[in-house]
Amino acid sequence: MPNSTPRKSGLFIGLMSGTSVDGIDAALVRIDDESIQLAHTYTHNLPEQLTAELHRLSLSETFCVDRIGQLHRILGDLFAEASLCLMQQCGASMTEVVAIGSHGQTIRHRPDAVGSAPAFTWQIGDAHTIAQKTGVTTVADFRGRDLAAGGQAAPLAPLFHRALLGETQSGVVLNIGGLANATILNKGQIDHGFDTGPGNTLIDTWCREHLDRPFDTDGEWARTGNIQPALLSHWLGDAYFAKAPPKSTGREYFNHDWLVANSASLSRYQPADIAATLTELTAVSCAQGIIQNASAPAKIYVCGGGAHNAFLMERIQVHSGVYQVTTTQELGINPDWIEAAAFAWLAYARMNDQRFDLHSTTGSEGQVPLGVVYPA
Ligand SMILES: Nc1ncnc2c1ncn2[C@@H]1O[C@H](COP(=O)(O)OP(=O)(O)OP(=O)(O)O)[C@@H](O)[C@H]1O
Ligand SMILES: CC(=O)N[C@H]1[C@@H]2OC[C@@H](O2)[C@@H](O)[C@@H]1O[C@H](C)C(=O)O
Repeated sequence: MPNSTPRKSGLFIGLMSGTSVDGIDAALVRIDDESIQLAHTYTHNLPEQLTAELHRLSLSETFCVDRIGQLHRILGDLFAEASLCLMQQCGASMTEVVAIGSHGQTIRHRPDAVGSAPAFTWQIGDAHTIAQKTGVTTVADFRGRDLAAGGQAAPLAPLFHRALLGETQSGVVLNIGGLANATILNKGQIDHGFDTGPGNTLIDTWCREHLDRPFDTDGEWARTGNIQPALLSHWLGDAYFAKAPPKSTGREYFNHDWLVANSASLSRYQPADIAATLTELTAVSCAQGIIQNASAPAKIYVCGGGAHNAFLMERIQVHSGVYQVTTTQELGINPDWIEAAAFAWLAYARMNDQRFDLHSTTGSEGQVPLGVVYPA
């Protein structure tokens, strides 16, 4: 007998707070089996102190369990507020929204077991609180099951990138957030989806330290510097770049300590030269990661905050040769909203009991359901 249960489609909210911890992105997305349309967007600012604390939390070896518990609840409240503000702004009621997909805030990502210590990944932001405060069914904890099935638990957005490009198309989607990840699509199949390495995080760290600014606006500072070839090749010698996919990483690896530990003496260089060389590191590692893993040249659709860095985009094009570099705007979705929209779409998939084969992305085995449902 054919399954007559109607698919759950309509309005979904995606919530994303990424590794840059620059605010909660909330996207209202209309989704059905034929189309994905971004209906409304809203960014909920995080108090500066909280951003600083979350940055520290994601790096610190020791942190008070009580405080992690409190931050879990504080973020749950903020994610709920972000959803409520979004709904209020566009006049959507809680009964119209099918579900919220909340990624949470990653505070640690250790996707590889070390000896007898198991792999783990940890996102906080209490989904019970989100469901309770919004009255909307919430899907969260998207990564845990993939890890349990032997996968890296990241990246997950490649599934959404495939849905965006369509069943038959080829192309590469390159997300440049704090970290960067690439999805290589070959006639509708995901050939590979993996983290290429640092996106903006090292550039941001350097900017905060030397300009007291959160990022290098449009790459203007880096453009004034000179790329230092010896330093660049030293950085590119890191084993992560040579590793074959599946692979994923985080700010617990590519951070200020990495920069210092991997550079004989940064004080030998002008700060602007380091900014230029860090931008080049992101550009080269993204381009090489793609070229080494793609079976044929294709268009590269960039998304994430890095798409605003004009200097970085130029350098990616230089290193990508015949691959034409553009943004996901060409696919009809603003590059700033791809990740939040991805979690709306993953909530849609979960609400319709979809499972995924993520073998070519995270390396997990079997058909994996992504996300846990917290009923309204
Ligand atoms: N105009 C701009 N010029 C240069 N860089 C920019 C600009 N706007 C945003 N960015 C960069 O984009 C970053 C934010 O990107 P995004 O919001 O995609 O990151 P994220 O979602 O936190 O990261 P991730 O994808 O790793 O989880 C900022 O920290 C900054 O480095
Ligand atoms: C563990 C974690 O939060 N990883 C993020 C991070 O930010 C970019 C990159 O590293 C990617 O692997 C992932 O996010 C996106 C949304 C993903 O899973 O596809």
